[in-house]
Amino acid sequence: MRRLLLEKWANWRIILASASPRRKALFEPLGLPFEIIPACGPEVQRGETPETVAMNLAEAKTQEVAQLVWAEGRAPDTLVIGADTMVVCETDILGKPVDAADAKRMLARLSGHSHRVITGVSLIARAGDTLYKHGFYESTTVTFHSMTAAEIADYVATGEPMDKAGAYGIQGLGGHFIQGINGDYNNVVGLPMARLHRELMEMVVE
Ligand SMILES: Cc1cn([C@H]2C[C@H](O)[C@@H](COP(=O)(O)OP(=O)(O)OP(=O)(O)O)O2)c(=O)[nH]c1=O
Repeated sequence: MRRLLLEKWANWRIILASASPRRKALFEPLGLPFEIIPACGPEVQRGETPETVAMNLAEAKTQEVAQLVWAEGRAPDTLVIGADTMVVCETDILGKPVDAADAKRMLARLSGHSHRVITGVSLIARAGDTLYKHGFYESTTVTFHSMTAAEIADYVATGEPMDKAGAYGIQGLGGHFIQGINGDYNNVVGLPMARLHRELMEMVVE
């Protein structure tokens, strides 16, 4: 299965438009050689629903990096992959906390309830003068145990929540508060690998 993917993308330069160490670690097992060029533009939320907001944010990242790469001049066939992960509690979008108080507020909202984690993914490929764009999202439902204020404060003091959407990391200590999940675990960590693998196999680029 991995060999098929390697054959399909063998002659492409592949760029992961992400500064997230989690996304790098999730992408590596695919076996495709890739570079990292993070997008650094501001994250501006646009869209009618959380799903479209996540996909638009992901596309803004791939567009930024794709333009940078193509401005270098005659580039080989290039695929740029970007993603954005957000926590959606009822209808509110929770991004990364701005400070410890914000992290505590977010965790108090998640405590004892279910929420969705949505990762939007954007793929932009360019071969010669032809551009291919594809976007999708994956949603996973996560249910938290009830947490006391002291537990929340203790967790926030570890620093783990500060660079993560919804102020927790399922892959770290945050996982100890989770009662159950429904959907793709990797999607919560930042990249829905099962779906991405299939989309990369199916993407028409010729
Ligand atoms: C919910 C959750 C999020 N996260 C992380 C994944 C993302 O890195 C981060 C959400 O922020 P994003 O804005 O999606 O990504 P990023 O800024 O970290 O990286 P980049 O834009 O350069 O790709 O939260 C976890 O690591 N574990 C979790 O359980």
